[in-house]
Amino acid sequence: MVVLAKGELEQIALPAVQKAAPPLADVPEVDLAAAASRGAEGRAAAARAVAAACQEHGFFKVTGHGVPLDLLARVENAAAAFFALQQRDKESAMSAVAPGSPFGYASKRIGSNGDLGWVEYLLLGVTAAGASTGDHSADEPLLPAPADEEAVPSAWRRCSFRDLLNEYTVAVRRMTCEVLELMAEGLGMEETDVFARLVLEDDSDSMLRVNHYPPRPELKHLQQLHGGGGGGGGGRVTGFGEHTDPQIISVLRSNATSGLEIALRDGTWVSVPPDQGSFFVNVGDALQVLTNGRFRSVRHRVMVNSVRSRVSVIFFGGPPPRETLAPLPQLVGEGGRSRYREFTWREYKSSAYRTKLADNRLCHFETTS
Ligand SMILES: O=C(O)CCC(=O)C(=O)O
Ligand SMILES: [Fe+2]
Repeated sequence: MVVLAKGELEQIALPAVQKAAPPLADVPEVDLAAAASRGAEGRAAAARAVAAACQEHGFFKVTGHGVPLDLLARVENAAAAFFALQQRDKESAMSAVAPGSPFGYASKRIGSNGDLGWVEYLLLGVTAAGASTGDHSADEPLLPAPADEEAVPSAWRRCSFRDLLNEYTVAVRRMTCEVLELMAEGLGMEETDVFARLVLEDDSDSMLRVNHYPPRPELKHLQQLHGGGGGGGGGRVTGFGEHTDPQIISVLRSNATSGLEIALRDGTWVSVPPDQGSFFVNVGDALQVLTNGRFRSVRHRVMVNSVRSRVSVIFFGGPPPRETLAPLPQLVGEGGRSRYREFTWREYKSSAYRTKLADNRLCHFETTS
């Protein structure tokens, strides 16, 4: 359960003027299996479609991805079982995480600068071996059994969430790299692994986030706060406030509950119809830089507008901290303008650490002339 203290609910509710859900998005789709089965021409067409989607929206859907559907269902069930545990068990399951670490279990606090959402989540670092809190050796259980065995649902007792998330991460990272190769091909890059290799390094800064958005809270108080009209039936509550993802790429899978919304180029919001058999891909800030702004990192948010819980799992593919990022010369072109100065991923992260969720983090790295 996400529990809100007095005053916090007001921070996650949108004003009554924004109470209507936006129209449905027409999300571009890329079928990886079809691309693979149709020879060089099929692959080139898929690469063009990926690049077009990244330029226009920074967002698209992947079907024919090859990640077994039963693995997706098992991860979803295990996540639901974890979030159904008692609060103290969820917290103690991650108690080995070092204080101040961004990893582990958290409820409603997103980042360390006061952002709140109607969400609870697990954030795990991804090493070459799979998903971990970054504080355990590979042999130690990532999520030890809660102290009170009686309180643990049987589904949770039977499976090892850690092993499952590792299996999931390995499969999704593989598919992510296929997508990154298509992106490079779509941009006409000779080195088609120019993006994928950054995510495959031993010290790549990748992460896995498992989000749980319980059904929205009672909105009686908000009706008064925002001048009425919202009410218990129609008000909108933020699960995850608007932002762009910092890394190169994010690959998201959710259950069948809606909530994800993306901003189009003109700033209007559209709602993404959920599809539990597919993955959604976001272009991240780092890829916007590498492509000199040809691909755009998509602004997105999650609204808790359903009576059902939403569970999502997101793989964030990031470069190693030491990696220097700058627009690729082939994409700047001779005599062209580089829109971003060179910086390391470590530098970007420490700058981003001081920002609020909705801030534009890339403006600090833009060139002026
Ligand atoms: O949970 C979702 O559907 C999206 C969450 C998100 O944007 C994030 O974790 O960065
Ligand atoms: Fe995100």
